Amino acid sequence: MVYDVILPAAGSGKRMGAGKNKLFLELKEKPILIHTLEVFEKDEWCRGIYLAVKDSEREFIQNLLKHYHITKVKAMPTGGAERQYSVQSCMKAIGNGDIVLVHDAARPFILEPTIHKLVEAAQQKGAAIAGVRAKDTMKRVEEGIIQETVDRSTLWMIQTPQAFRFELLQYAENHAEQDGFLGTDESMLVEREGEFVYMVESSYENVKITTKEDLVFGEAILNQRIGG
Ligand SMILES: Nc1ccn([C@@H]2O[C@H](COP(=O)(O)OP(=O)(O)OP(=O)(O)O)[C@@H](O)[C@H]2O)c(=O)n1
Ligand SMILES: C[C@](O)(CO)[C@H](O)COP(=O)(O)O
Repeated sequence: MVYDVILPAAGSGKRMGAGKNKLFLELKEKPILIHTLEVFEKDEWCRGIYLAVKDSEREFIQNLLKHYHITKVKAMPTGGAERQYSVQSCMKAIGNGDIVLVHDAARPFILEPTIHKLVEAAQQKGAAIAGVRAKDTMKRVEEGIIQETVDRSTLWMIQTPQAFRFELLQYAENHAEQDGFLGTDESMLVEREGEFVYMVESSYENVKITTKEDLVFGEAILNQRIGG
């Protein structure tokens, strides 16, 4: 099996509040971005990596790639003001293909078996995304007041990777662009076309490094995986 992966890396890291792109922060003395890239560099199914970057960070990232011997990056298009636009600029850079994965550069702990399950599911069914079952009691709240307790048994917390047949995602993105529709993930764009998107159960370790607490969690995951 073969796939191309899009890694949106052009965010600002506002919620991290580090004063720079959070992907350059280090876990175990290695930038978060490199931890993520290494997963795909090592995966034999991965043909090419497409990294959406800010123009002002391109040179710095190029130097990181050289330093850490990352060889599979095929293009680094300029990201957009929203994550969805960053992904779109990578789709344009790929042009055409079979299976494409979208994965937040800020999720460095994704495991290869999950990636492979997603690729196989997308190949067979068109679209598949990673997620985990909701663990807490879930309530819908408006203006600080509980409206209802939602049945947790059908709720999943959605992550990336999200895997698609290339043409399906391309069509859904173009249509969303025409309609001015902005989603928080790619699945939303495909869902609104009436297509089935399948769930692949992932791991609670596949966190998106978003706030300072996630760095502590991230170090703990790495300590457990590689010792330290
Ligand atoms: N315009 C954007 C926004 C986000 N991203 C990327 O999308 C992923 C998930 O986004 P998020 O965690 O929200 O990252 P930031 O936008 O950096 O964080 P914040 O929302 O706190 O500013 C990250 O790898 C981020 O770099 C991107 O490529 N382009
Ligand atoms: C795509 C995503 O990682 C799924 O959880 C998430 O939606 C990214 O969203 P954010 O709003 O940028 O944190």
